Amino acid sequence: MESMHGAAGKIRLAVLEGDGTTRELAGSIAQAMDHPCATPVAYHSFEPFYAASTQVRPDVMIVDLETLGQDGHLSRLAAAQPQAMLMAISPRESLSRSLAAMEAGAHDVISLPIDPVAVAERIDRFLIQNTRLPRGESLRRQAAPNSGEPRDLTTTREPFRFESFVGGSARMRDVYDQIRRIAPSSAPVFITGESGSGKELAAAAIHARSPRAGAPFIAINCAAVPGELMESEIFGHARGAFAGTSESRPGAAEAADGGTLFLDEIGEMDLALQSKLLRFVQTGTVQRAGDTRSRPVDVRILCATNRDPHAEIAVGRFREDLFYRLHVLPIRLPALRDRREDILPLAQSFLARYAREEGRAFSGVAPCAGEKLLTYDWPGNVRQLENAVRQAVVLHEGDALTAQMLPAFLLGDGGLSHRHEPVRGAAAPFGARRRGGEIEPLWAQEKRIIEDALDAFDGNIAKAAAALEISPSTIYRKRQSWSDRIEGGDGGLFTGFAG
Ligand SMILES: Nc1ncnc2c1ncn2[C@@H]1O[C@H](COP(=O)(O)OP(=O)(O)OP(=O)(O)O)[C@@H](O)[C@H]1O
Repeated sequence: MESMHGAAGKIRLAVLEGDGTTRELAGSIAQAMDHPCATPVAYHSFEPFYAASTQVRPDVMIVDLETLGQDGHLSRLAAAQPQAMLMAISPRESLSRSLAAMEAGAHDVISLPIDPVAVAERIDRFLIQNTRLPRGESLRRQAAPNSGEPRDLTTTREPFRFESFVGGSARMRDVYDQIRRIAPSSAPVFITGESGSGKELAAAAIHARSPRAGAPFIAINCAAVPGELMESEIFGHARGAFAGTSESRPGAAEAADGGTLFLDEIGEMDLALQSKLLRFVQTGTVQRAGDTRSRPVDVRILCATNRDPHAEIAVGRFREDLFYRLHVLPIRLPALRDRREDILPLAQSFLARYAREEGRAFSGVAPCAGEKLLTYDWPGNVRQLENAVRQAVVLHEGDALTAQMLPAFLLGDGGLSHRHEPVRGAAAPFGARRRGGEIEPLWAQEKRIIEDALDAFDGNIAKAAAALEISPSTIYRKRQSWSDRIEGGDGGLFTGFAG
């Protein structure tokens, strides 16, 4: 493996500056980076930059597309310096230009004006997230599992990564390509996919790759907060708008000004609030609850749902006019069972992460465990896989993750019969369980099922409700009724639950 680091392990940065960029750009970026940088080299024309790069073998190249001139120069640079992260500077935000630069080999495209701190953050993130291998070698290693090479499941192989995603299946590479393409635009993005398939990661990746990366990314889960509070969460409220509000407060839309607002579980938003959101999307202004003043904000809206939006429109739960305003750039996250080649790289990466966090020695997945993971259907997708690996790491010790360490739901009949299992995660089977010879009452069975679902989603009510195909308010109501039943109804809401 070729080292990407220069002398004394410092990052070598080479910049081809342009008219719109300042002379001090290279130095400012180097200073703002977390990774230690050698003194950067900066040029103002292509040929000397190209010649110097051949000598220096930079780790990061930032090139101004105008100064670069001919189209072929970018691909020439990419081919000559496969070890380097290649970032292109475009004079203005342009989707087609960004696409062309990516196709020529750029890893990232930024537009003027340049914020050296934001650029430094993107380089640091890239250096952390990428395999640090030369491009050609990285691709060869990714291809290896399908190329006839014997699979050694217990060996840690560097997985393919894109932003926070792990997994190099063809279906996910299509998703990464779509993210790269749509990130530079300001148009709304509508992300669909089953629960746990990575919709929020996709939203974060779009923001991180967009020209808004230096501004806030605000995520709101539309199912997590009761309807009447959601308006104030998103749009804020004026002083005295509700009982007990002594201060005026901005909402998420204002907090995201200049950046990105991610509305997760948009299908859960009530119709009155959908009208207000439509007005916001149409006018680009927000009106805090109880306020008469409209305030202009510049946010890019991303939203996600695990429901079928067309079915929601058909039954009148989702406004069609709002849908078409938001559904400008669609992305669909594939279910994990439709990209099984990602299962082991994901499991390896979760194993490494949780072994580190828990101080365990695990270094790989044994073939017996790999077999179980590969043949299960993963109705809860990557989240369920993550939880299964995490549970095994917390409860066991060893060098390799073996089948015996896996949660019980994986050890049954190979798992393929678990297709459409309604509860995600290590849920207990359904059925009228006996307790001391008696049939368990319905409320207690319901409680167990809902608690299993909450466990599987780390206490997240919205996600557990989506998996159970009930509304979050049903869970709130049921919990109230159990606490009334168990504690004689002291009025204390939701005790003993996270989220
Ligand atoms: N490809 C991936 N690589 C690494 N981690 C992933 C990947 N996909 C999902 N995850 C992880 O799985 C969990 C669920 O992902 P995420 O929250 O993005 O899913 P989601 O589709 O938004 O789920 P929901 O619809 O329930 O909100 C998170 O912990 C996330 O980090």
